[in-house]
Amino acid sequence: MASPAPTFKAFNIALIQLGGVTDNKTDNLKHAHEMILKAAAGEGGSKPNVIVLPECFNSPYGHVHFPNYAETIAYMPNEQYDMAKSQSDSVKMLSKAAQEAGAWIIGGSIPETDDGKVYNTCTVYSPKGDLIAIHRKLHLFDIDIPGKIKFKESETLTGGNSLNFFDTDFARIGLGICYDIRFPEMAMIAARKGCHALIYPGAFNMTTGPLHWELLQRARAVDNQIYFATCSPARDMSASYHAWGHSMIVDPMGIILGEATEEEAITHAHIDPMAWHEARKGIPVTVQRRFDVYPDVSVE
Ligand SMILES: NC(=O)CCC(=O)C(=O)O
Repeated sequence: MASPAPTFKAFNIALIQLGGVTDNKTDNLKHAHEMILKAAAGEGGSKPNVIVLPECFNSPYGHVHFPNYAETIAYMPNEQYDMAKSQSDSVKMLSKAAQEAGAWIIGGSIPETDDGKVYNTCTVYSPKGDLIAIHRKLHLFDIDIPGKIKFKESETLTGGNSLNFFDTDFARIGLGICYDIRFPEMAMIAARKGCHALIYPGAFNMTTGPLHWELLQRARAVDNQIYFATCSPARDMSASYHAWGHSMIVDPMGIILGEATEEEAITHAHIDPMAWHEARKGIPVTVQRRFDVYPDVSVE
């Protein structure tokens, strides 16, 4: 059983659609750090409580790159993470940036190595800089649409094996990464465990992006009457993978509160608990489910 969720209070979010990711990790971390501080200063919006980075923000996106860029994080759930002993440059940068920003950071994702395996991992930091949660992408992006796109993360990556959320003093936030959005059970379980918002760093492509990126987010938001946000890299036509961009935040009625184009941008939005309460009061599906006919997939 999940512990009771915190009371949902208003908060501000900033999605950093990061551009200029190169094959130089040091440069990528420096640029991400600068952009976090820009977002934290409220550039283009309000000062955020939560700052989000894209999937694979410290390395080019591609299965051949993941093992070369992978870092050891050594996070143990339910144990205090010792930042002084961290071997991960990305984790150390994000921890420092969270303290400087005075905000929660959902650190997109980075390739992580553990026990000879490589994962696509999202790390989360409190405003004090503590690493308080991770999510390893559960569903690997293995697709083959002839003539359009073929991608096989499982060539080098292993899928995670847990569903993950974390509590702040204003909301319970669930985590996923990109392709995870296609598996509605994951979002459904998170929502029924009390998540008010789901945040998925992601990098859809030029074939499925125009068709499914917005559709899936709005569907997950409306199905579960929650806020749903994604954060993509900016599109770089000189890279081997062309990200769709369009980082987005959707409210529980499916209304898009903010959306980037394909360029580098910081998208701000205000998350209002009233919209969450009103959606659930007006369309009371959360109390109309027929668990006498079909099972509640969120029950452990
Ligand atoms: N990085 C990803 O998981 C991409 C997922 C994607 O593009 C899709 O269509 O799904």
